Amino acid sequence: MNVTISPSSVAGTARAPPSKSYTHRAILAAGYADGATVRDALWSADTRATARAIGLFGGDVDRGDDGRLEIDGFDGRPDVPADVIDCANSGTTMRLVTAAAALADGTTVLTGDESLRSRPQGPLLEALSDLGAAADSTRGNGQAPLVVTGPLSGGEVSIPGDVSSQYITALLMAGAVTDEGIVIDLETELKSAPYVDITLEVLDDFGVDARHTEDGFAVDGGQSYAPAGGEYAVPGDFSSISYPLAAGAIAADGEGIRIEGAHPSAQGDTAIVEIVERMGADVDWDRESGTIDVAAAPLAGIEVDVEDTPDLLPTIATLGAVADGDTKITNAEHVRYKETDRVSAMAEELGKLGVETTEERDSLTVHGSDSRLEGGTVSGCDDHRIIMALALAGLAADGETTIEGADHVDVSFPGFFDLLEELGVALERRA
Ligand SMILES: O=C(O)C1=C[C@@H](OP(=O)(O)O)[C@@H](O)[C@H](O)C1
Ligand SMILES: C=C(OP(=O)(O)O)C(=O)O
Repeated sequence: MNVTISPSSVAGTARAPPSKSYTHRAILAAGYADGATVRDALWSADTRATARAIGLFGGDVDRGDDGRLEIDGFDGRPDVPADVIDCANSGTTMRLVTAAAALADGTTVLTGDESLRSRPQGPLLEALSDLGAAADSTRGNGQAPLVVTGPLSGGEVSIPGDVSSQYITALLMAGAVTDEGIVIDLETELKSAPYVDITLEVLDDFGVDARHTEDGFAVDGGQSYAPAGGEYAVPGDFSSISYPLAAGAIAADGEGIRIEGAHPSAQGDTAIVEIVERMGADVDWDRESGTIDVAAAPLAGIEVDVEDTPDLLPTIATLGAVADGDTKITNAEHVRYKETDRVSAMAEELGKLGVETTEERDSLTVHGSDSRLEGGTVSGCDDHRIIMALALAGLAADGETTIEGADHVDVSFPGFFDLLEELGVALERRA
């Protein structure tokens, strides 16, 4: 699908979609448990991939009309899957499910789409091998397809922290049901650290104890997963909230827009509220009611460190394109290991719209003042966040912006274009 956006102003109310990160963890935690009900879950291409894995491990995920997931767990160690696990486009699924598969007494094969088959899995494979399983890349390049043979016994392992925090999440979640537990020593500084905090929070909510240590993290073995009251509720997603929030900052009419479902949680991406405010937008976040009101204002470039918040880079780059002055996004090397290399992708696609950027290995500077945001045709790069960020640019461009391959929003925000239309954006979809 191609989507053409006409320059538009926005008004009205947007409901935040449920958090993708919490949903993945809650589905898997319910799988490790005897089962659970997960309320307000995100049902997107990525979370469906995790749900499919639960089915192949001997559990079941049933989605009711009200969006609740009724999950039968595999209760501890998973069965050996009767088929290959297809993680589609989802890095979180591949990392978390690979460690779960290593608990099974047999062999599991995992694969994914072309993008996922190019992302780094080597450090996780090495860690699982050090902890008693056999874990390999079929091509010997540290990328999927992966072949994992358990069972994983546990122990102490060291792993880099600057490639993906999902390795840590994967080991902590699986470690709780090993015999020995897992002690993780970080070889390099942890990036995307708030995602491990989300994991610790979900583990705690499922009655599992895991902790920070001086050198990293640790989880004791022999634990059981069980959420209090058998139910778990997923909070709103602040990476997804970044798009309507930025849309409001860029293009809200006089009244501004309101975002609902924005309660505080462990998500590092709540930083987007302060970033948009620092750029000059008029933002009011009522944490109690979970509402954010945003009104547009002339934006000014700022410096933003995305060490903790890699998924915000595309949104911030677009904000920088409409702002006056330079927006420098630093500490961004790990943003290159996502569905696509998002540092290069944003530089290249914004460039097609007349935006000047300077790219370095770990930073992207967007020269707002030197840019004249024009309409044009851009590639969505088969990456949900690039597509949504480019759609924001289309609101303020001088002319129509066509985004090719826009279907991928289904990965994290299936109703994204419907929401833009509800907010008053003039857009056209073509098959
Ligand atoms: O654990 C998670 O839910 C995620 C962790 C982050 O990845 P990295 O830890 O690989 O940076 C983030 O980019 C991704 O969208 C979701
Ligand atoms: C990088 C992302 O997710 P994942 O790593 O799960 O593919 C994302 O949602 O931006």
